[in-house]
Amino acid sequence: MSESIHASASDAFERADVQVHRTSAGLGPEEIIEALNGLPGDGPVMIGVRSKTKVRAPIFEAVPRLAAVGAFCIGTDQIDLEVAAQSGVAVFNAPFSNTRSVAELVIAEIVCLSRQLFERSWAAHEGRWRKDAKGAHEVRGKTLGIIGYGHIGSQLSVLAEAMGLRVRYHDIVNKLPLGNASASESLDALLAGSDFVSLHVPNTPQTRNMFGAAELAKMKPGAYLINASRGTVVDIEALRASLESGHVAGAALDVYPKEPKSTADPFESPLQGLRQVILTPHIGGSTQEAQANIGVEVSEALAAYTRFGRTTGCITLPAIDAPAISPGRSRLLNIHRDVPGVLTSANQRVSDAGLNITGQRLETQAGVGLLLMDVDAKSDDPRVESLRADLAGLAQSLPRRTRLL
Ligand SMILES: NC(=O)C1=CN([C@@H]2O[C@H](COP(=O)(O)OP(=O)(O)OC[C@H]3O[C@@H](n4cnc5c(N)ncnc54)[C@H](O)[C@@H]3O)[C@@H](O)[C@H]2O)C=CC1
Ligand SMILES: O=C(O)C(=O)COP(=O)(O)O
Repeated sequence: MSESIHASASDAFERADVQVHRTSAGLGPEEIIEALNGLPGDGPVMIGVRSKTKVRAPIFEAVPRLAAVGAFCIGTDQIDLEVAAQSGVAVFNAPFSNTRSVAELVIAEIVCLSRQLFERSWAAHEGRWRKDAKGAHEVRGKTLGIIGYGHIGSQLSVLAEAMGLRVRYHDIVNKLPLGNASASESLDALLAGSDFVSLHVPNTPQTRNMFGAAELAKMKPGAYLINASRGTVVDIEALRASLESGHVAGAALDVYPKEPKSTADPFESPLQGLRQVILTPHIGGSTQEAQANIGVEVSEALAAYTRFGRTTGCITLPAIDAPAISPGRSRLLNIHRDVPGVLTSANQRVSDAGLNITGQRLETQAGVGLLLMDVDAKSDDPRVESLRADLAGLAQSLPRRTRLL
């Protein structure tokens, strides 16, 4: 596990008999490959990361033992999900645990920007008494435009309305408006009518640089921009130009196109030095509450996958809500190419082994099948190991993806 994943993650792993090795943050692909391949034994291994560590295709290829990836955060753009799915690697994240923390940070930033809090605090630190109301406003009655009305965007919407803001949102999917919020008729209308624009979209090919000079120009003069989504979404040079021209009055950024790999590395941004800009070091989800909850949520999902083959909430494998294994029985997990005949072949192997199937679940997704099979013998019965080897040897089985749980 890397990137200071919360200690709360350890309990679930302990219960599942998973040994935990912690590494420093900022590992590159070669170091990750070396660390994973250097783990003791030859059984399956997992990797736990947060938003920074890239888990790209070469890692899946170079570490055939890699069975699962835990993203101890919301975003999964740091992981090659398609390669993971096609390699039969389970990827879990924490889709909700830091939602509230991000929404609270954005609320704080809305107030800080509209009261010029950071600028006036800086002035006071420097011995200047900037007591005047110029450019300072209440947020009550102002309009907040939210782009991406998902978990965070909609949570922000509720909190913002409680403070008297009017909320409009834009999403590519039809979303249920919460409270008195309403969908904007278009992105342009949202930009033209909002005093604050807050971005809450994921990093996808469609959102990369989706907020550039044209979008900034369409914002209401004197409005503020907030980005706590991904740094790839905003064209930073265009934002700097707009801030310098005074068209955008201020901004709060938590994420950047290029972020330091670890706390030991320096941070550079073209926005440094602009006092109307709040720069935070990607801390939207960095609260004790969020990190503790994420640690539990993701480690429990990984542990349930390791122990029972449960894939509920898994991003890359078909979902099977597998229960615990009944005493006296054993469960085999097999991931295979989804082609006709796999189940027939697998069942034939069970009867060849002289075993009886006591439970069977098969789900497929995007050309990959997940088969969980319970048989009426304990895991130390030699017939079970022989069945495992037979299933692993099926032509359709993905390499190293047949396990006795
Ligand atoms: N700053 C931080 O520390 C954190 C940042 N994040 C970032 O926030 C993002 C959003 O998180 P959630 O709200 O949980 O995700 P979500 O998946 O619940 O919501 C994202 C919303 O954006 C919409 N969307 C996607 N593409 C769009 C587009 N081109 N235009 C308009 N809407 C679009 C989706 O339909 C969805 O409703 C994450 O993907 C992550 O990158 C998440 C947590 C912490
Ligand atoms: O949850 C996310 O997607 C985040 O951006 C938070 O990332 P972090 O856990 O702080 O690296």
